[in-house]
Amino acid sequence: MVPDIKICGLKTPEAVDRAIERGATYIGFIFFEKSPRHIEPMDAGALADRVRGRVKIVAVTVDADNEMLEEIIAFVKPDILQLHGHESPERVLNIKAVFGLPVMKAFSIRTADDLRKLEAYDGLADRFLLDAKAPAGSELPGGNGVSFDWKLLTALDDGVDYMLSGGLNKDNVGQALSGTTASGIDISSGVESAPGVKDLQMMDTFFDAIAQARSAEETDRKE
Ligand SMILES: O=C(O)c1ccccc1N[C@@H]1O[C@H](COP(=O)(O)O)[C@@H](O)[C@H]1O
Repeated sequence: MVPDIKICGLKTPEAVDRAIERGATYIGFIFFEKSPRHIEPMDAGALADRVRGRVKIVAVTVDADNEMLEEIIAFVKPDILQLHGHESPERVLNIKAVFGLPVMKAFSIRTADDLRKLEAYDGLADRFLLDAKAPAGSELPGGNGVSFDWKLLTALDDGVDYMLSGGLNKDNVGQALSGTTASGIDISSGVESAPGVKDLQMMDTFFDAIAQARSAEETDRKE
């Protein structure tokens, strides 16, 4: 299966274009003021309008209220909402009912117990996103460039569909693709030269690493 590739935290037309040219199937905009990747809904809407229909557009929010979601949705018209906070199963249901958009619920993973939290959202969230728990002192629930122990994922039931994020980069994406059952991968700080600054060369190198991993997988399959 070819996994989805999401490049998150985009803020410029150049970075959006390069992500799509190189094969991103999802792009994410961050609406969280404490993040160096925060973008105003109107600016994200302009970027989204340039590429709408060519890629799935994800609005990333953290415990946003309905007023904020309304504003983001009005400007950006996202294909999917990524809920990266402590949204309860009831809140996920409520957001889906009010806004009629698919929801990707993010979970912070450090231990096997953290994976049990997914159960309460089964059948409610349209997709799961598994990210590492934020390091102590970080104000960001995501975008910290840290990974969790992917070996924990072997405890997940076979049918659980998830996108993998947290600390992905050119050096570990091959292992993420071959060593997990993730149906998608999601990267933000691993293609940045400074917090919030996407680096086109690093994006190229990341996509090259994916291509290399896929070609190695294809060779293995034929042998
Ligand atoms: O990137 C952020 O600043 C951010 C802020 C608030 C919520 C989520 C955020 N990013 C998400 O974090 C992961 C991966 O980040 P990284 O590759 O480890 O830097 C990704 O899902 C982003 O959507």
